[in-house]
This record gives sequence, structure tokens and C-alpha cells, in this order.
Amino acid sequence: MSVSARILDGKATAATIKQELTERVAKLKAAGHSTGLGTILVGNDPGSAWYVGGKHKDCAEVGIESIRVDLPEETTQDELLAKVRELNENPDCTGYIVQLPLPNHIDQDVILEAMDPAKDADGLHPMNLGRLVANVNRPMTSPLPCTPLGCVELLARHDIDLTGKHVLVVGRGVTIGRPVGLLLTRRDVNATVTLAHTGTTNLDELLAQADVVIAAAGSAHMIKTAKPGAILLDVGVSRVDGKVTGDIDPALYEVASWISPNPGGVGPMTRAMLLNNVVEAAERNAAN
Ligand SMILES: Nc1nc(=O)c2c([nH]1)NC[C@@H]1CN(c3ccc(C(=O)N[C@@H](CCC(=O)O)C(=O)O)cc3)C=[N+]21
Repeated sequence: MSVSARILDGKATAATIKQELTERVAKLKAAGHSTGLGTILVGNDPGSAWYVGGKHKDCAEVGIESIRVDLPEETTQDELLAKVRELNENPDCTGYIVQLPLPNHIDQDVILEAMDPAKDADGLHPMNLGRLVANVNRPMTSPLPCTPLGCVELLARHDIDLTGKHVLVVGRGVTIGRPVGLLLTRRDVNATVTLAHTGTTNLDELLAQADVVIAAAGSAHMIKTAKPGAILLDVGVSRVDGKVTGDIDPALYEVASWISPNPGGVGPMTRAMLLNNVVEAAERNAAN
């Protein structure tokens, strides 16, 4: 008899979080504080345009105003910097994101560093990443990267305790792989973390030992083995024949105890955490 993994339902969890945020936005509004998310999109990538559209739809659902800036592919770095400074100064914009990836002629790091760290809704400004490195123990008072937050929140809301668990992160990208380990090793989560990447030579050995796997490599179905009863988060996104495909081989549904599917797992949680970052920034503004 085969037993199937239980589902870490990101879509349903994100809906609950959005419900909670709706109340917080209404409370801010009643006290005279508006909440607004800005997005900057450069170029015509259909995937990126779809993601940005989704963020504006989410905002409308929870009562957050949104400001959309769409720029042509040929936009120069200086023109983009001017837009970034505009949103830094715009009082209607509580937080904003610059949709990644940017065209090759623009230096992503220069753009991220030009953002006001207090308005960095993605938590990717080096000051905010630095605060995550520096702060092991105290509550965070600065924005954190949305996908790592989404992973931790998805587990917490299914009452999965990571204390003492061995978490294997696969992938070393700046948006997920690198920051998620910093979040998981804070004292309030207390996991033990291994970071694997394309230079790792014993991935299957590590997978056989891991209690939890966060698969964020972006390589379709590359995770083909797991410890029986492991908890698997399928974060990586590839498109195979036009279909969203995760990093985790579907055969592992018969091995794991819990799986976050893709789509329907960490993706919707990422969007909910972006809204959460904007609302928290608005609440911090209101308190000052
Ligand atoms: N500055 C910046 N911030 C980002 O947060 C950011 C970015 N750039 N660039 C691209 C990635 C990708 N990303 C996703 C968000 C939601 C889903 C999502 O909700 N997906 C749905 C549907 C997927 C589908 O059907 O296409 C799901 O997983 O169920 C996926 C991927 C945010 N990113």
C-alpha cells in the first residue's frame, strides 16, 4: 500500500493571510493612513507581466492602492534610476518592487541599492539583507525576502515545527536560496541548514538525510530522492511545454509526509508575503 503526502496548500493559506491583511489595511485607512504598492516592470516578458498583473489584482482584493510603472525594454539604467527615486519620494507609495530579472544592459545591484530600504517590499535591498544577517534573535523590524518568508509561514501555518530539523536548501539564488537559510537559522525557527547548489557533488546523500527540503533550483523534476516522511517544498519554477513545472519529481508524493505543490504552493505565499511587507511598512509609518 502506498501512502500519499499531505498537501501544504499555499493557495488556501495565502487566502487566509489576505483576509487578515484586509482587516489591517482597513484599520490603517480608518486612522487616516493609506497603503500603496508600486511596481516597476521593464520590458515585455509575458511571464513578468503576468506576475506584476497578479500583484495589482492582489492589492485590489485587500484594499491596497497600487501604482504601476511599465517601461520599455530600451529603458536606460539612468531612466530607471529616475523612476526609482520618484517612488522613493512619492508619499502614496508605501512600498514597491522592481520586477526581476531586469534587461541585461541594467545592473540589478545598482537599482536595488537606489531603493529606499524602508520601501523595499521585496526585502532585497542590501541593507535589509544585511539586517537579516546581523539579527539572529530580536524580532525583525525591516522587510524580509518574500519567498523565504512564504516558505517559513507556510510551514508554521500547518503547525510544522522546525526546531532541530535538518533543512536542505537546493539552490543559491539571491531571492530564495541564500536568504532562506538565514531565516531558518534564526533562534525563533531554530533549524539546522545545509545549502546545496550546482557545485554540490553528493546531493542524493544530502537528500537522504534531510527532514525538510526546500527545492529552489529552477530545474524541472531534478529532486528524485528523499528520506521517507520528509517535508518537501517545491519552489523552483520551470516551464515545460508551456506548463509550470517544479523541481520535485512527482514520484516523491509517495515518499514525503508533506509536499507544497507547484503551482499552488509557495508561489501564492510569495504574493501574500509581498502584501504583508507593504502592510507592515505602512504600520511602521503610522507608528512614527
Ligand atoms: N522583484 C521581484 N519580486 C518577485 O517576487 C519576483 C520577481 N521579481 N521575479 C519573478 C519571481 C517569480 N515570482 C512568483 C510569484 C508568484 C507566483 C505564483 O503565484 N504562481 C502561481 C501560479 C503559477 C502559474 O500558473 O503561472 C502558483 O504557484 O500557484 C510564481 C512566481 C515572484 N518573483
